[in-house]
Amino acid sequence: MSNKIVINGGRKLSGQIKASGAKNAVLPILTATLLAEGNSHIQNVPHLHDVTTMNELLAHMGAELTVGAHSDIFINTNHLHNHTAPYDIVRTMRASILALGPLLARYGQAKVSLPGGCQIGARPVDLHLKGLKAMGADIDVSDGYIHAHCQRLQGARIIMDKVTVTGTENILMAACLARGESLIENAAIEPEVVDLGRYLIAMGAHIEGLGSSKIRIQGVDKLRGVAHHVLPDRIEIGSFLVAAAMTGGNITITHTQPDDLDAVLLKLTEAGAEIRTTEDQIYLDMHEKRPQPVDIRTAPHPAFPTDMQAQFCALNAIADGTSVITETLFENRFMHVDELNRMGANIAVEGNQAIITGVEKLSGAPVTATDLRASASLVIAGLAAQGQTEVHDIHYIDRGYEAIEEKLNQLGARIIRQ
Ligand SMILES: CC(=O)N[C@H]1[C@@H](OP(=O)(O)OP(=O)(O)OC[C@H]2O[C@@H](n3ccc(=O)[nH]c3=O)[C@H](O)[C@@H]2O)O[C@H](CO)[C@@H](O)[C@@H]1O
Ligand SMILES: C=C(OP(=O)(O)O)C(=O)O
Repeated sequence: MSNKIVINGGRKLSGQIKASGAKNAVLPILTATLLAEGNSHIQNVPHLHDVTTMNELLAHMGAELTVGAHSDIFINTNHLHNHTAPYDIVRTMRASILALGPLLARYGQAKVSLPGGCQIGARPVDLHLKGLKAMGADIDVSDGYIHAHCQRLQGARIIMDKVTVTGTENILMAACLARGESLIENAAIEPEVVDLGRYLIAMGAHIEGLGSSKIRIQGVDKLRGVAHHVLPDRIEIGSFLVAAAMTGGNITITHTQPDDLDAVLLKLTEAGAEIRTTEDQIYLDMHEKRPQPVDIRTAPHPAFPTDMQAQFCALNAIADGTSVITETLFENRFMHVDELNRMGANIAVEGNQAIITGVEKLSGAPVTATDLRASASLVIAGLAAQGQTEVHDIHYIDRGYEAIEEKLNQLGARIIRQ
């Protein structure tokens, strides 16, 4: 498979594209189908490598999947023959840990490989396990696997030590089929958690407080398969907006939920972009200006998302002045910096901060992607750079961006995969 993207940069992006469904919503929603009796129909499913991996994981357990013709999947999990998420699948996609809560809640047993560390940081799952133990699960970690058993889970009050997105999702899914009431405090309020919660409610779950840090769940005996339309991908949308801003361009993105991007849109405005929104569209015009530098501190929603940090490093790299980006969630999420510097950027990393002195222009260069958002930042930098950029190990980008070359070419970019 081709593993390199070649970009001829320096062209202003302009035009209209449609946002895809969100990776970080569709993955938990696919695991939530493990809770459902009958057929589930998931719509607005993006064509992503992670979705294929999740489908493989569900099929490995015995789920019956039919991929529809309109970005949709029909799933029936009534006849699982095993409850294992093997290492080979989990190591390529951490979201596989989301199978744990649903398997325990519906089948009383799960064997899920420990996700382990990945490039952006250690990413432990201790809080997932602590929450499930509080609900009565018997959990043993050995041979690299989480072995979990329970009779029926019991509702519990769980105060999360840290705000964790997939931790909240795992416990939320488990609590839906537990006996009695659960309360998750210091819960994550990311839009993707809310989308999962809405799906669970449609399935028959009793949940209050979605989108707040206190989620109350009354367990029910059964959940049924239903249809659900996955929410738009705010990180994909944000990435395209940054690309347009860096090239001085103007674009419209349709099928969005603009409110989910408040922190990102504010930073783009601070960088000098004109932003207009309607109920479901976002319009950005940079009026061919060079970006102003913007300081950023990543934090849980509604603050600035860590998944947009690398893209704003690229934007600040060509800004008219100096900026500081502080990464508070993941300890090793500046791997794009060395590669951006190969393109002429002037970025120094000190601890969890990147100090960025804007340069007038980046120049095309061969660079290597190290993770999903690092690869997005390099592609975006390549679009704004003078000359040709080759981004190697580009396969990471397919984890989270549907048809990225097609969408960028539609906006006037010159980008091909080789
Ligand atoms: C599939 C998915 O939705 N991935 C997103 C999810 O990842 P993910 O859910 O893995 O990230 P978390 O929200 O759990 O991580 C937040 C912080 O909590 C720590 N932590 C987390 C769990 C735990 O048991 N113990 C612990 O210490 C993590 O190391 C990190 O420092 O949220 C991240 C933060 O918005 C995003 O970057 C990822 O794109
Ligand atoms: C870190 C990310 O994803 P994951 O949690 O799936 O690795 C991301 O989407 O930027």
